[in-house]
Amino acid sequence: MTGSFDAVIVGAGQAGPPLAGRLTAAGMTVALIERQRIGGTCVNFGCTPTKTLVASAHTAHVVRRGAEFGIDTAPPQIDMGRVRARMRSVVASSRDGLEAWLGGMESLTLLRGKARLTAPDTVEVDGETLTAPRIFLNVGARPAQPDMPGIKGMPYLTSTTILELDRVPKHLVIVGGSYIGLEFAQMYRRFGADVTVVERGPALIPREDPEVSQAIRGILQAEGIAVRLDADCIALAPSSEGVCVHVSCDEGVPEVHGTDVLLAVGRTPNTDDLGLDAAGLSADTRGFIPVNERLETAVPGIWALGDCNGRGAFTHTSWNDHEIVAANLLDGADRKVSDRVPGYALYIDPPLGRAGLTEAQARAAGHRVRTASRPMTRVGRAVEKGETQGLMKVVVDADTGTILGAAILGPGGDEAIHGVLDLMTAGVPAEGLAWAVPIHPTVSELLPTLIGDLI
Ligand SMILES: Cc1cc2nc3c(=O)[nH]c(=O)nc-3n(C[C@H](O)[C@H](O)[C@H](O)COP(=O)(O)OP(=O)(O)OC[C@H]3O[C@@H](n4cnc5c(N)ncnc54)[C@H](O)[C@@H]3O)c2cc1C
Ligand SMILES: NC(=O)c1ccc[n+]([C@@H]2O[C@H](COP(=O)([O-])OP(=O)(O)OC[C@H]3O[C@@H](n4cnc5c(N)ncnc54)[C@H](O)[C@@H]3O)[C@@H](O)[C@H]2O)c1
Repeated sequence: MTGSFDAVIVGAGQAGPPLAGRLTAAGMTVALIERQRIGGTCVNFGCTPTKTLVASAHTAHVVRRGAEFGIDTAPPQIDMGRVRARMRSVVASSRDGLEAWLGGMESLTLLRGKARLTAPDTVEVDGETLTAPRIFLNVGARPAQPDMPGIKGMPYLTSTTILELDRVPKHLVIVGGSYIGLEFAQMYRRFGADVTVVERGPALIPREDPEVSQAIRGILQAEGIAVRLDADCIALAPSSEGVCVHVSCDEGVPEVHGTDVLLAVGRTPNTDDLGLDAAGLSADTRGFIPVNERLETAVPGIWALGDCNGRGAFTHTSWNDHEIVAANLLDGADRKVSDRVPGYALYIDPPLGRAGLTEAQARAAGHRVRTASRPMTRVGRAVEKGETQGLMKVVVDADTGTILGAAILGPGGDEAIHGVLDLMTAGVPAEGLAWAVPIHPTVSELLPTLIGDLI
């Protein structure tokens, strides 16, 4: 069968479905192809399932801490079967909602199968040939499987397969101390596992400023999570317990024995089997499809959106990619990737909310910076809640007064950071906060105070 459309979209993750919505609403015929599950990583294997698990783990933690607040409770009993059932139900309802939305789009053809480019305007899906003058690649990424010694034949977990567990590992060893590694580390510790995080770099979540990553390490260690940094020459081997992870660190024994190992060492773009060369495209050395500021590839009529273009690795950046492309194509706009202010959160508890540049990034970019910070022990709301770990920090350009970035590691940090993110997006300089009247008692109320120290 052959079909001709105004647009073909490969991948129904975060950018594909809303782009299909914009294009069909503009009167185009669109084919959307998905080889696995509608909603892609975030809905099925990423944000949604992990944040439901984080919520269960948080509940266990609160129950354990009951006595501190004058509430006597029994130690929590973790029923991973029910924890997983709750996760599955939230995921299914999110995916169902998305499928219903797509089902209601007139002039959308949804195809299930694996797509492959065969020419700059042609895609093949399980023997069907689709042509279109516009092709949008939203193929996402999958857990990286590093070529580490001993990995062949060793059973290991990934961020996807760990979601299927209905048991709590006795000792979970996590290789990789960044977003995925740390969110699972704290969650499984709270479910009752012994947890060791093995990170190759000199710090956890190494992109952050040192005081932020040190505070995160402190939070995790205080809950009994073991952390091994500077772990060189990581290798896996079977052991009587289950798995032995060889680590060669400056400190500590050279191997860690666990019952299970989770590899959380980044993600690989799904571009290797996409037929890029047949369309005249090639991926870069890390597998990303190179794009310009408007997310156009080197081949006219082909765009790459979301995790596969290497310009973002979050749900909101993938979603924003569709907004950029749709605005430029349909609204006559000239929107660019560089217009967006980077923001993200790390969902440990308390969460880290981040906006813009770290201090190190700001200095590296040539800014003369001023910074102000305050530990959560000096934030009233955090003290009242008994959640005084962490800190907040803002980075301002000393010459222009522009807010360059901020970090809020503390209660509600993922929400409170939007106060800064929104100001930065609106282009309001730091002094714009001078007369703000923040609500008391909140974590956010300290932002004007911090910024006041700098203007
Ligand atoms: C454990 C985990 C937790 C995360 N938590 C967060 C979070 O809290 N917040 C956040 O912002 N981000 C989070 N992320 C990242 C987020 O999930 C991704 O950035 C986001 O899903 C990227 O969206 P995308 O549309 O680019 O790709 P995807 O969501 O991966 O969608 C791509 C789709 O394309 C399909 N596809 C690929 N190749 C083909 C082909 N040849 N033919 C047909 N279909 C194809 C895939 O099956 C997939 O459905 C998390 C990721 C993980 C793994
Ligand atoms: N809260 C969120 O928004 C969220 C949550 C989970 C995942 N994600 C997304 O998923 C993506 C993948 O996350 P991730 O944590 O797997 O990757 P990452 O790229 O953020 O970090 C990988 C970590 O593994 C370490 N590492 C790499 N190879 C190693 C090795 N051989 N041994 C030991 N350590 C090694 C790196 O130094 C790094 O710290 C991220 O880009 C992130 O955007 C986001």
